[in-house]
Amino acid sequence: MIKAKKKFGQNFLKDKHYLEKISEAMPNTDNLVVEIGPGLGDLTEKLLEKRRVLAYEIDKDLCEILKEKFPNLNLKCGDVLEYWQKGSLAEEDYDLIANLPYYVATNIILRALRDPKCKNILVLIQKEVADKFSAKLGEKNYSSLAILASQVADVKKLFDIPPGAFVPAPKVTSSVIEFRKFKDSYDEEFAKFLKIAFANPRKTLKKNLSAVYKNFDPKEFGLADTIRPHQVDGSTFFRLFSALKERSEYGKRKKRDNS
Ligand SMILES: C[S@@+](CC[C@H](N)C(=O)[O-])C[C@H]1O[C@@H](n2cnc3c(N)ncnc32)[C@H](O)[C@@H]1O
Repeated sequence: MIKAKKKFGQNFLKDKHYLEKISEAMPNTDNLVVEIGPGLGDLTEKLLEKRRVLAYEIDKDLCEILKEKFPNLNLKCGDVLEYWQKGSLAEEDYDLIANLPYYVATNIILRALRDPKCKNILVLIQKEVADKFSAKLGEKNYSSLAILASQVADVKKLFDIPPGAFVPAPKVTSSVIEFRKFKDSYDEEFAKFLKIAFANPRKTLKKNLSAVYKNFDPKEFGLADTIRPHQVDGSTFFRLFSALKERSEYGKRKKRDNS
């Protein structure tokens, strides 16, 4: 048995019951499946029963095992984030289905949410991160991640998976979460704006946004001075973003015209 490499976030899902549950939860499309991190290929085998698969694996030792196990698998050996720098992960529409390495899971999901070729995402991630992505307005986990995801997808946490289902067992519980995209991509400037708004979630929205937008006054937008970022819904955030962006562009134009 190959030794799992911690640096690549390797926790192999071996429990047949959960592998079957993930297979049953696959989106009902004919799209190509992109799997990130096929590992030893247990999930890959289930995916290949139903769909065409394109897989990305960073670990060269695992790539050799996978080539032998699935001679016809379309496998790219390397860091998926480097492939993404060159463009979309596939030339056609695809659904991303994977047991993601935890150290880079959030990054991968955000990347997939803004990849126009990616149509649906079904992934196994750390429960704590799944809770952040699927949180609703007012909940304590409600975060910039939940707002950003809800701009482009219907997000639903499906079920939890206990540590004992993996080899080696991770320290934390995992969850399967799905994102059904209704929009191709999100605005990266809006993502940056949300980061500023949630920079310190315990502080007020006014305090956070004033760090960048000097004269920001929540009352101008019908919001109380004391409101905190997790109490503001996605469409209000988008309204704030558009207005403050317009204002700062107007300011820049005026400065240019006067110089
Ligand atoms: C949590 S394991 C999942 C393995 C397998 N799919 C399973 O369910 O048992 C994560 C996999 O992602 C691979 N991986 C980690 N970082 C990666 C990256 N940046 N690009 C591609 N694959 C990566 C690891 O080598 C590992 O095979």
